[in-house]
Amino acid sequence: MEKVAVVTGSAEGLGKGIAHRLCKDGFKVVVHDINEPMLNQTVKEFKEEGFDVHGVVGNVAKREDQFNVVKETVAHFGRLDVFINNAGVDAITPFLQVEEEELNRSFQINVNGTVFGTQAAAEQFIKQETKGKVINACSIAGHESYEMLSTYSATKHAVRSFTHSSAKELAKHQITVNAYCPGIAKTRMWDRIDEEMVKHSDNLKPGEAFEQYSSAIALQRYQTPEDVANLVSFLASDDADYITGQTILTDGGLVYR
Ligand SMILES: NC(=O)c1ccc[n+]([C@@H]2O[C@H](COP(=O)([O-])OP(=O)(O)OC[C@H]3O[C@@H](n4cnc5c(N)ncnc54)[C@H](O)[C@@H]3O)[C@@H](O)[C@H]2O)c1
Repeated sequence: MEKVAVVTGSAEGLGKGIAHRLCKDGFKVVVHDINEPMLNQTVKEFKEEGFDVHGVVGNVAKREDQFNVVKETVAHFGRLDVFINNAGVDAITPFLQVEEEELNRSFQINVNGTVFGTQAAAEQFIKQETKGKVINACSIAGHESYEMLSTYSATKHAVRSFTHSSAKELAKHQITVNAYCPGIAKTRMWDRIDEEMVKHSDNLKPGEAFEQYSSAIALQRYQTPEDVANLVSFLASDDADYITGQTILTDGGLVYR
């Protein structure tokens, strides 16, 4: 039987890479995003490659949208096996200038979204009476706290904590919860981080913040969506059945835990 996965925020970036890899692994995949035109484009591309995918628009910050993506997945593919809480947003601001709006938006998407997604997926796994896997997007910023990224780092620390506690509570249902913690991947998220860091710096030129961060990577290259997808593919597979509550770094040698 083919397994079914949902990847939130998968119209582009790391989520798209993860969704593509899971399709290649033989999953039926629900591609999900808040950006409808980009979502439609990605679904079209994947279908042209012959993959069995279905697009669902949604905002992870809304609890009803997260339950809806699970409902639509089951209506379309008949079941759910893996739910990937990938969607997330960055925030780059000097600490003294962090405002309520940034805190609320970042926590609503990165943290509340992960909680609601996990609840919706777990409810379905329990109803199905099957094992299930929840896989969260954490970050090196869930292990270290970075300058200019205080809000973002706080949200990813919260994701790490929810990964631990939900894993403990859901284990009795044979539901595992793990997280992938990427380092410096060249997606549109890092384009924005670089732009904002340069804006707030006296001596950085465009591209230099990204270069500075990347130059610390032991393996001497920045990360690709494929690097991240390699780990997620494993975490989504039966080979990871005995792993739960882990937040695994995939960063080329940057943060050591
Ligand atoms: N790029 C990196 O270096 C890096 C490093 C560590 C962790 N991460 C994490 O990986 C995940 C993916 O990052 P990325 O670099 O691909 O980001 P990205 O900005 O390139 O892509 C994010 C995708 O999520 C979608 N999205 C945003 N808000 C949403 C919402 N409220 N509901 C549904 N979809 C939404 C966007 O439309 C976009 O398609 C994020 O959780 C991010 O924090 C990224």
